[in-house]
Amino acid sequence: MSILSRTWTSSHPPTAPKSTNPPPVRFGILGAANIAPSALILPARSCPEAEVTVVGARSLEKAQEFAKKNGVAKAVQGYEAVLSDPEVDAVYNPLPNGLHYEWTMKALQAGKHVLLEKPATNTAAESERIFALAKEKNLVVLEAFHYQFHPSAQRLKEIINSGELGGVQKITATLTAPGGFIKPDDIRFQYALGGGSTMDPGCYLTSMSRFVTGREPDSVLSASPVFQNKEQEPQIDRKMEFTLSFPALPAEVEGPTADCLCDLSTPWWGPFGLIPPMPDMSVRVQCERGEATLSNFVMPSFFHGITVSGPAGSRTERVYGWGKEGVEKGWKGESWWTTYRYQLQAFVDKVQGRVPQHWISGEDTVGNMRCVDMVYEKSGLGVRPESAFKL
Ligand SMILES: NC(=O)C1=CN([C@@H]2O[C@H](COP(=O)(O)OP(=O)(O)OC[C@H]3O[C@@H](n4cnc5c(N)ncnc54)[C@H](OP(=O)(O)O)[C@@H]3O)[C@@H](O)[C@H]2O)C=CC1
Ligand SMILES: O=C1OC[C@@H](O)[C@H](O)[C@H]1O
Repeated sequence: MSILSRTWTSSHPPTAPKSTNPPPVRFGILGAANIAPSALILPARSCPEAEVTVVGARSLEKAQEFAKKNGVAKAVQGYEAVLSDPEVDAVYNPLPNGLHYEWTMKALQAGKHVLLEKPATNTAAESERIFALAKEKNLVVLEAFHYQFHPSAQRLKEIINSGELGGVQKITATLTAPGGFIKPDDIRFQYALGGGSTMDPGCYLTSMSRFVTGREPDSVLSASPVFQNKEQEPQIDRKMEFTLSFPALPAEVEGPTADCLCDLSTPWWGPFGLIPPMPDMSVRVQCERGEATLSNFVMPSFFHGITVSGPAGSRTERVYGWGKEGVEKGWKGESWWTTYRYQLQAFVDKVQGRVPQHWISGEDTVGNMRCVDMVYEKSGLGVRPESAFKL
């Protein structure tokens, strides 16, 4: 499929008839968030096992406008109304990071499964409490690290795990966005709402570094913030450069390191700042006998490449679906499926008792939040504020 038809089909997916036995998982959305159409509403359209039944927003008018625009049948005022809706089996929580904990805990108390936006919470301790409650209630919670569900990220990990390139020595992970797209009053720049560059693009880099190494970092060697507006928000990083250090395996002399760079607003350059910087969403894995780089790991369904150079020479792989082996295993997917569509399939499979193709466990989520906490502690900015919500 060409890039044009792939992009067109992912943004205009076919409408699948809904399953009857079992019936689809019915989703309620908390907030008329910008990300909700891409992350859930469009993916649900082509997913027989998912249906979006209701959206709730702080103002009823906003919820109604969002519902009309996105084809959601019901709009309600407030998030409690979503949680008490008997036509909701699972909640999608794309609230500001600082509200993830409170509303995920309330959703679990209300007996709903939760698809929870990244980063799961403000602190590792909050994530631990969420997964303890989910276990007690026998409910599913998934932190929406959508990139991991796409075949391209899994192929990168498979190449590393195959041993073709030898042990991992150094990771370079970057996620930057050109300045001007994220406005100064965005949730990402508000400490009280769990903002910060490390919380937003940065949490992908901690996640990706841990995903590729399969290890938890034992320390953060350095973490240098650039502030968005130091006077107004002295704990908000617009940009963070940090280096993680991972423990060595028994056969290794030294463990790998990960150099990470996240920036919510990369300055434009050239004469009078007229030239926008290209977004960088790449991960490079340098190993004993070669290296592999995955470009655009956040939106790979649009376009990506895995460039591998090692003892067998150099090659570029593009992975838009499962290979023969995956298809034989019954894994679902189409070349136009976005990361979010793959993620939704895994979520509904888990909720309906099937084995998902991939999963992110509670331990994994807690490990990632611990890593984000460690970066903030090393930077001197301090971890994000714990929620005042008590169960
Ligand atoms: N997986 C991915 O690719 C992406 C994930 N995200 C994550 O999704 C979440 C939302 O991001 P995004 O959609 O960009 O954010 P938005 O600002 O568009 O949405 C946040 C929603 O939170 C609600 N809200 C509740 N309280 C507040 C408050 N005090 N201030 C502001 N908003 C409030 C608003 O809902 P209401 O409608 O009720 O007013 C709003 O719609 C974040 O956790 C972010 O990290 C974001 C982008 C991409
Ligand atoms: O989840 C996200 O994906 C890409 C980022 O640039 C964005 O700010 C973030 O919220």
